Amino acid sequence: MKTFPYQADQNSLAYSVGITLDRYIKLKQGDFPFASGELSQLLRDIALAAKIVNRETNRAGLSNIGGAFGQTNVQGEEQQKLDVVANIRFMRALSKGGEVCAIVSEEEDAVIDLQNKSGKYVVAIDPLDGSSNIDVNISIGTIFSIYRRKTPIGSPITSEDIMQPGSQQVAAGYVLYGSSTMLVYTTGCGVSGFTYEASLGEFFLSHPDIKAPETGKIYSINEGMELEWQSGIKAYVRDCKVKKYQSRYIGSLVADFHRNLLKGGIYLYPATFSNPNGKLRLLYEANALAFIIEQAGGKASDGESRILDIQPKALHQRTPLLIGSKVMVEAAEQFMQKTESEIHTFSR
Ligand SMILES: O=P(O)(O)OC[C@H]1O[C@](O)(COP(=O)(O)O)[C@@H](O)[C@@H]1O
Ligand SMILES: [Mg+2]
Ligand SMILES: [Mg+2]
Repeated sequence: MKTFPYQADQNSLAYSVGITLDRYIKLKQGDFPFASGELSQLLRDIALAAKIVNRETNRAGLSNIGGAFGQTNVQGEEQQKLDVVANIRFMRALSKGGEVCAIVSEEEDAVIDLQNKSGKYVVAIDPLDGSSNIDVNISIGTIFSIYRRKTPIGSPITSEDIMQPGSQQVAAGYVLYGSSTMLVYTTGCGVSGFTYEASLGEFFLSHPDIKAPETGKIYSINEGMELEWQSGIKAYVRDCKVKKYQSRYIGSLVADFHRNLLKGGIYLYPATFSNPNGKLRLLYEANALAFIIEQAGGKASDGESRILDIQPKALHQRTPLLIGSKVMVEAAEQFMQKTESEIHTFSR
């Protein structure tokens, strides 16, 4: 009697393309002997909200949720209606799910304390990433970081629970609403990607155990800011051009990151004279992607320090970000550490 190949080995089942996200989460829970299922449930809650936001993004042009919301967020940025819709959808899923005690969101000035006496986890989230691309049908995303609270369950939330360095993340991921919708995440045991099959309402494993190529030929940076870059960044980008690397910049962090994760490349959003700390936010943009890229064998820094080692001091603090293939990020760091005169000698 022939047996179906996959039955043979439970462990390989987890990596067989086509397995559903729910089943994969259940199987991977086995990797954590003390797991009690709360984190698994939280990941499922996030996936559910992602399906709803996916539906909203797909029909943004048809419904009246395109365009500006008419308010600015704590960053002083004009909120898009979809920023607000996505924020509400994730807030609802995270609070109803019951596993979360506090949320940090790009769209909320302060920490959302869910007053949940049994909630073990803190979530930092960028509900809608790439807002400038919403109305022009270009890929956008969601970014999330998950931490275990530090103070005893049921006690008041303190800054100790919120201001944790990225190295304390227990899970992180992003959703990419693009030509296909994908969810990519890590719990510290590698990175896997799932593609959404809307007709079945399921995410299926499509990219098991993603590894970032050691190096690549793609660099992603907003060249419109060149006049504001420090000389090390100018020299690095010039070196990329000398080496005939491809310039690719979508303007949605999740989409630029995802491409470079799969193909090899570097994304840079450096400090500029007008934004001395760069533009991207440490708690709900940089930390999550840094955890993923390191789990995939790549690197993330602010040009000097490892992103995951940065101790947060403010909810919406920004950080310069160099992220992607290890060899390329190290090369960019070396250019940033070169002195003006060294750069002058180099670029002659
Ligand atoms: O327009 P710029 O300055 O190049 O900035 C683009 C960057 O800003 C962002 O849109 C910031 O994220 P939000 O859209 O979540 O605010 C990133 O996705 C993107 O990489
Ligand atoms: Mg963002
Ligand atoms: Mg955003």
